[in-house]
Amino acid sequence: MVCRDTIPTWGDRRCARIGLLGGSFNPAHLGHQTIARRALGALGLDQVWLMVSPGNPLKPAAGMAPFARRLASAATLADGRRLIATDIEARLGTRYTFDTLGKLQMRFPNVHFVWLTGADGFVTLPKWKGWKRLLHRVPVAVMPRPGQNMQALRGAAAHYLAHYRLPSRQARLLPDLSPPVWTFLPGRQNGISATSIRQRGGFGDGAGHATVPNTLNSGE
Ligand SMILES: Nc1ncnc2c1ncn2[C@@H]1O[C@H](COP(=O)(O)OP(=O)(O)OP(=O)(O)O)[C@@H](O)[C@H]1O
Ligand SMILES: O=C(O)c1ccc[n+]([C@@H]2O[C@H](COP(=O)([O-])O)[C@@H](O)[C@H]2O)c1
Repeated sequence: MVCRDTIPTWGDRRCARIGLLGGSFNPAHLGHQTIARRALGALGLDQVWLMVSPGNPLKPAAGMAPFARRLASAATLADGRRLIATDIEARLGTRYTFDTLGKLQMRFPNVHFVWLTGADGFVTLPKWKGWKRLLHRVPVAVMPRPGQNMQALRGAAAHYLAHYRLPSRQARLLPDLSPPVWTFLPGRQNGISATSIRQRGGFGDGAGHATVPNTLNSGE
C-alpha cells in the first residue's frame, strides 16, 4: 500500500502525528520495520511513512536500484494502515530533507511530523543541507543501531541539541512539542543493513529488472 496525497482518517479525527522514516530502502529490511514499529508505539504516532528517497544526496548512484524497485521493496513492509510506503518525496521533486520537510509542512499544515532516524543517520546529520535549520523545523527521534549509539549520543548533532533532549520516558510528548527537540529511544537493536543484504546478493544486481506491481502505479 502506497500513501497518496490524502491523509486517512484515524478513528474520528484527522491522522495528525506522522513519523517520517526517510531512506534509500535499497532494499527495505527488518531493521526498518523494527524502528518504525518502535516509533509508532513509543511516540504515540498515527502512522509512519516509509518515505523512499529519489536519491540520497550523499550516496553514489552506482549500486542504487531504480526508484520504483526500492518503493516496491518498502511496500513489502507496509500494512497500509499504520505503516505506509510513500513516493511523496519523488512527487514533491525534492531530494534534500530540509526542502522536503518544508513542502510537506506546507501541504499538510495540521500534521505534526517527526523525523525518524537510526543512530547512524544522526551521526551523519551535520553533513546534510541546512541541518541546523532542519532541527528547528521538526522534532527528531533517534533509534538505536548496533555500533552507532555512542557516536550518535556524543556527535555534533547531539551536542548542538544538548539542551533540547527529551527523556525517552516522555517520548509520547515529542510530536506535539515545538522544535528543536529530540529523543533517543532505547529498544531492541537489529544489526541488519541493506548493504549486507546486497553483498549477499539478496536484492538482485541493483539493475532493477523486477516488475513493479501494478498497484503501485495505478493510484491504489
Ligand atoms: N538495522 C537498523 N537499525 C536501526 N536503524 C536502521 C537500521 N537499518 C536502517 N536504519 C535506519 O533506517 C533509515 C533508512 O536506512 P537505509 O534505507 O539507508 O538502510 P541501511 O540499511 O542503512 O542502508 P545501507 O546499508 O545501504 O546504507 C536510516 O535512518 C537508518 O539509520
Ligand atoms: O538532506 C540531506 O542533505 C540528506 C543527506 C543524506 C541523507 N538524507 C536523507 O536521509 C534519509 C536516510 O537516507 P539513507 O540513504 O541513509 O537511507 C533519506 O530520507 C535521505 O534523503 C538527507
